[in-house]
Amino acid sequence: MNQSKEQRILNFVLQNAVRGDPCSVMDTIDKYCSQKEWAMNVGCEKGLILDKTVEEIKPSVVLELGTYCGYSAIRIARLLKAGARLLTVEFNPEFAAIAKQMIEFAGVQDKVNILEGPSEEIIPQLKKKYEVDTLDFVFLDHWKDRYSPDTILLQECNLLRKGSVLLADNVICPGAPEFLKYIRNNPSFQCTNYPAHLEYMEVQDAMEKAVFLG
Ligand SMILES: Nc1ncnc2c1ncn2CCCCCNC(=O)c1cc(-c2ccc(F)cc2)cc(O)c1O
Ligand SMILES: [Mg+2]
Repeated sequence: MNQSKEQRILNFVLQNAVRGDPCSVMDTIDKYCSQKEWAMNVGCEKGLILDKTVEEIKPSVVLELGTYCGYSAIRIARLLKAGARLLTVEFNPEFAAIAKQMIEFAGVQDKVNILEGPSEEIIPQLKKKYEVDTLDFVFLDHWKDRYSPDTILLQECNLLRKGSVLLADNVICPGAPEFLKYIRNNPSFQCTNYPAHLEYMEVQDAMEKAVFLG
């Protein structure tokens, strides 16, 4: 049976990137997805906004919702200090399997834990099953209509602390209007919008940063 697009992306990385070099893996994915087949990686333009946010926070515990092929997990993990860890949640088992191989090839597997399942099931397990106290940074990149219910769930599960930072991808394209309405009208969050382009396209997108004020 013929390969999936995600398998083709992984094969291109395995054949063209440098094992153990996260930047080489990111660049190779960006090259494939800008020249051969579009895919929903955060990409290099929005990736720089993600990098700057991670470098500013220097987080110890990071949650990513929506792993896909592992591009942003590698992007985040390469910047984490010794002992810091990234928990990344992926709903689709095929994507999770691709991401596992991509993350291992990049050499950041010791910092990353891929949790398979829907975010609404995993989030309530983070404290007891995954020994999380609170989250320093959350990258939202999964179903866009899950952004606001999952932000509420994170608060209900006491996973946010004063200063926890959320960064949401795609608030313009495909769009997360309900999330923007919720977070910008909520006095517990300080929001900043970062206009950018949709990955590999000349289409307007943006990321939204929201700092939890406690
Ligand atoms: N743990 C969990 N819980 C719930 N859902 C979960 C999940 N883990 C995964 N998913 C399931 C979501 C997987 C995909 C999410 N991302 C997207 O849907 C996405 C789409 C575009 C896009 C833009 C323009 C277009 F024309 C077409 C597509 C761009 C992006 O950067 C995107 O991140
Ligand atoms: Mg995205």
